[in-house]
Amino acid sequence: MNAQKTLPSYLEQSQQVRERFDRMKSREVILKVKSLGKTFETQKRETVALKDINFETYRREFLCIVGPSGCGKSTLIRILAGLETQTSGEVLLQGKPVRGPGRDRGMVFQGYTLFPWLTVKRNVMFGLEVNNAGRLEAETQALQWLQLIGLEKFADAYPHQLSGGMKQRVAIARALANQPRILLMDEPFGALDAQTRTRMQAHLLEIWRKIDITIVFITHDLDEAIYLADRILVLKPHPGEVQELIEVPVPRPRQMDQFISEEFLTTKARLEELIYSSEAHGEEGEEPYPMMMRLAEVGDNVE
Ligand SMILES: Nc1ncnc2c1ncn2[C@@H]1O[C@H](COP(=O)(O)OP(=O)(O)OP(=O)(O)O)[C@@H](O)[C@H]1O
Repeated sequence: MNAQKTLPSYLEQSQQVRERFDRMKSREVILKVKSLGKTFETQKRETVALKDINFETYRREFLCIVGPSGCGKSTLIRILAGLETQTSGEVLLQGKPVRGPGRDRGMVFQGYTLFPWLTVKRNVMFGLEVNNAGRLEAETQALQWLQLIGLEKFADAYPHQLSGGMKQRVAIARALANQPRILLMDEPFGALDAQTRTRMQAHLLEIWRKIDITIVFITHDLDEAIYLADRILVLKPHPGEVQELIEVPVPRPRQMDQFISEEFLTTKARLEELIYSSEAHGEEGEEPYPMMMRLAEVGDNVE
């Protein structure tokens, strides 16, 4: 007897989930990516990092981007941030073409990007002051953001006195302080230990629920993507193209015990199918893995 139960399709949605998506899609489109392409030319070769990427995100949507190494995730988010220019196509933020960095987009990267010589409060104030807020106003606002992320007690601490998770919370507060329309996050929890990472995911969902922000979040971690996202954009490499835009059928509010729910597992199975089939082709230009010579004695086996 086959004890394995067949999972429902990841395309099946409960009425509650369907209604949430209908509500989400009735909101304004914040970000529109149209026929986006990026080719890197080096002396050695030409790499098509992104080819004909099309998608849009709605106000207050949480969009995750996943895909195997080299599929162009970082290139895409850097173009959205205005840190890189595309070769073709365009990015529209509330209808206006993105031509460079702007305060309408906040960024949080994997590496800790706080200024080590400034206190936590001054780190959050920094962007506000650059954007012409007076010192007193910047301080008041910075303290409010620190309160939102639960670190007001650490306002006068320096980054080296904080744990990795706390540093990323401050980075999030700093990115949000300028009240961007969209928060761009590139593997922000990638350097954290598993337990801190889990707590940060729940914390980010809390923040997202409380404020008017649209989030685009890159991750390698499929559980993280399903737990966080409304929709997941799956890319494939060589060239970087959209494979599928998946509507996550797991209801909100999300909880950790949903990791073993049927909706979660069926979505994960689909993501694995998409990612591992495109990953099987390997990194372009990567050296093949060798057949290894045996150096241990014959019969001295570890398995
Ligand atoms: N500055 C650059 N010059 C030349 N090629 C580049 C440059 N940046 C990225 N690439 C190439 O573009 C492709 C996409 O790279 P990108 O870093 O965006 O992928 P990724 O999906 O973020 O990868 P990972 O998950 O490993 O971080 C890769 O083949 C990479 O080698």
